[in-house]
Amino acid sequence: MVKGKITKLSVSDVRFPTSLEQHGSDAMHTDPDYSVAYVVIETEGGLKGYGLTFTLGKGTEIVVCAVQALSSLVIGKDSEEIVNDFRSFYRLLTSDGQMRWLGPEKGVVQLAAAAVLNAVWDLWARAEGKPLWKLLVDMDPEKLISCIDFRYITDALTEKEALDILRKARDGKCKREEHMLKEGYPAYTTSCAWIGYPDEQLKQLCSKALSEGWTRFKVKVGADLNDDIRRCRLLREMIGPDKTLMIDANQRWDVAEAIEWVSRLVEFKPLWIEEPTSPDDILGHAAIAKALAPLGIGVATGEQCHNRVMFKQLLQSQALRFVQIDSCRLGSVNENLAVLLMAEKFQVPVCPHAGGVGLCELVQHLILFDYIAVSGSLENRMCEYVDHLHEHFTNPVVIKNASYMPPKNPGYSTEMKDDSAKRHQFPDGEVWRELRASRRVQ
Ligand SMILES: C[C@H](O)[C@@H](O)CC(=O)C(=O)O
Ligand SMILES: [Mg+2]
Repeated sequence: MVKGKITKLSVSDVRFPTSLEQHGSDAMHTDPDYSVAYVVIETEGGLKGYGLTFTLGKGTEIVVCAVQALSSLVIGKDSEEIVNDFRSFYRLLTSDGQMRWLGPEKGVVQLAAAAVLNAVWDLWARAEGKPLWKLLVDMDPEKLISCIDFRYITDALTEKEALDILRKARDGKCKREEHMLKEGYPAYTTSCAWIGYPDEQLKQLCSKALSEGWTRFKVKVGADLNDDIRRCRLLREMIGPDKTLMIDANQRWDVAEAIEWVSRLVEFKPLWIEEPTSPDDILGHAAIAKALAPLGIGVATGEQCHNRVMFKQLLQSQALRFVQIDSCRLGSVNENLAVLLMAEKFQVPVCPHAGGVGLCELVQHLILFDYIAVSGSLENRMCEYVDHLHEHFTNPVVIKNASYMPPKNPGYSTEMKDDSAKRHQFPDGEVWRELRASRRVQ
């Protein structure tokens, strides 16, 4: 059982110089330095919880500041009381009468809330001696529901409907858990085709991925149509007609432009176009979804969908065919639970976003829970995987046969190696000092 007051909260700015090699690059984020605002909380009994939210380098210090601003709402709180009424604690962090003016429930404050809440979930799972996915799977439906803030979504999903979904999914749960422990959760890879990778690198990474058994691939598009045609052709030829290809534009286009551009890529049979336009444009996504449906291409979005209300509207307006939850963009597990349940109600498959540092580690827990205890289905479902920076975590993801193997250690897989966090601290960690000294960064 988790118990004791939270006595400490520390937060640091940890950055990895991924832009030097164009890892993670896309049409809009051409030089990301995968980074985190990294939170450590501690109870009076000495138990620690680790949390993070993902950023792209510059501005991480602002998220750190927002976490510091939230810390007075956390320090001194009793951890048992928090998890006994997690909904209220979620509200406290996201609806503070003064802080909410900075959001509400969006942007930097929501990222900060996610980092803090992720640390609390990690603490809870550690205290129970279970990996987070198992903590969720074993939890009573009533208790799970008590973690969710239903404000603003009851027109789409009531508490009663959510409870019914969870109760119904009890059937076959044990079998599905066994299945996951044996086979893992199916994944796709984005690591072969970041937009800044030259064709040679793309080819080499794709043939390595094929030899490792990957069958689903995502390519970055949206900067230049001729490049997209060339890169999609290259990948499709390498993977053959039967393997799955997805494309991701990271919000590059206007609505009409998206429809026109994607129509030019139809011969490569992409399963989905991801983030074709502004993440806030719900009706725009709906228009694109409608126009592309006859071509067999679905719309996927979510990595910058900042809260459950946006997901609700995307679902209500049939604007997406794949829900891409993000463990650090939404308000932690609490808000992700709401979205998983809404997706189930609307019968839209969840295919989580994981392109970033730490995102694979976290989101695997949520998708395992989704399969075992909510959707019970693997149809049209897969979780993103990127092959970067796992070595900095104490419990890195384990991939076998292109599937995520369920984590076994207690917690949310959020803890970074001390040495990694220290060396990559921005701006004074050793890695950054050396990069500045050698003039590789300014
Ligand atoms: C900047 C990130 O790497 C982004 O491109 C990730 C992404 O869109 C994805 O993984 O999908
Ligand atoms: Mg994406």
